[in-house]
Amino acid sequence: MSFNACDALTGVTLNADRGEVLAVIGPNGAGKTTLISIVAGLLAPSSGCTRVLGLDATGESKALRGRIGLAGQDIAVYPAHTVEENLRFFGSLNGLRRRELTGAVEELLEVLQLGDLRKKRAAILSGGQRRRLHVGCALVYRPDVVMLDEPTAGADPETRQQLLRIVCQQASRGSLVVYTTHYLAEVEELRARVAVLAHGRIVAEGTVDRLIADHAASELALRFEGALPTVDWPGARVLADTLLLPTSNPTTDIVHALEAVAEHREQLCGLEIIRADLERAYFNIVTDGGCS
Ligand SMILES: Nc1ncnc2c1ncn2[C@@H]1O[C@H](COP(=O)(O)OP(=O)(O)OP(=O)(O)O)[C@@H](O)[C@H]1O
Repeated sequence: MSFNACDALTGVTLNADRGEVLAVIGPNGAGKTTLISIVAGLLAPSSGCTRVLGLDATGESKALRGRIGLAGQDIAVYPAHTVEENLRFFGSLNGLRRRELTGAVEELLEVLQLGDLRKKRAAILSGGQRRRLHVGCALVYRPDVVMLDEPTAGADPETRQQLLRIVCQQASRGSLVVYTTHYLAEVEELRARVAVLAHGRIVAEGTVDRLIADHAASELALRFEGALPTVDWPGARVLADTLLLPTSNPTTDIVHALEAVAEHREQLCGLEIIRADLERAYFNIVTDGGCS
């Protein structure tokens, strides 16, 4: 995908199935929103094709209407309409009628904890409340594919938990959820399959566990008072007053680490296991281009 001869996405191939959460992560400008916009049929790729539910996302976008729910990065609700009117509008626009529409709206008002605000105009909602409504408008017609571009940006911890619960619920009902975020703890919590984008390319893909196993090591952090000992330990590094020792088996290696610094035991004032996590793997992936 090119904008004014600059490539925003190059050679991206991604497959995802209904019932799963695919988290697309990557630095600012990596191409996440561009990718989502192409899948949603809002942008036509300069070359290649995108098939969604067996249909061409660009050429057959009309047939896909109502089957794809998109909550983009910018909040798009009608400020002069109430919370309930917004949900009803997006539901009916995408084919829901009467009982089905009422059922879907009531369910979302409850799940999104917007019930008490149903008669309030969207204009007077707080930022987090408005974001919940924005996500609700993409879900109300129960689409098969749900795309959420940074749905938790600016949300408080409670709102974030609600939104994560909804994402899991959508996937368990059989929708494919494509989710972008800069909060990697959310991706771990969702146990999502992950695609890491950098400079418009997929540089890593897999489950959270796979990415951590392939791209991050746990470390033993040994903090000293005074001079740090020199140890014979592959990949050992120093950070201020702390010696960091990579390990694939922290509980066993603690014993070896203590043996390695035995002569400096008196100066040892702290020992901590820093577990490998997605954030660590992510940094390694985006700084070395995905090579483990
Ligand atoms: N309409 C456009 N015209 C020109 N360039 C664009 C346009 N939309 C996006 N780009 C460029 O494409 C690249 C990818 O942008 P995109 O918004 O997809 O990134 P992103 O990964 O979603 O970033 P962020 O995390 O900051 O939201 C950027 O370099 C951006 O400047």
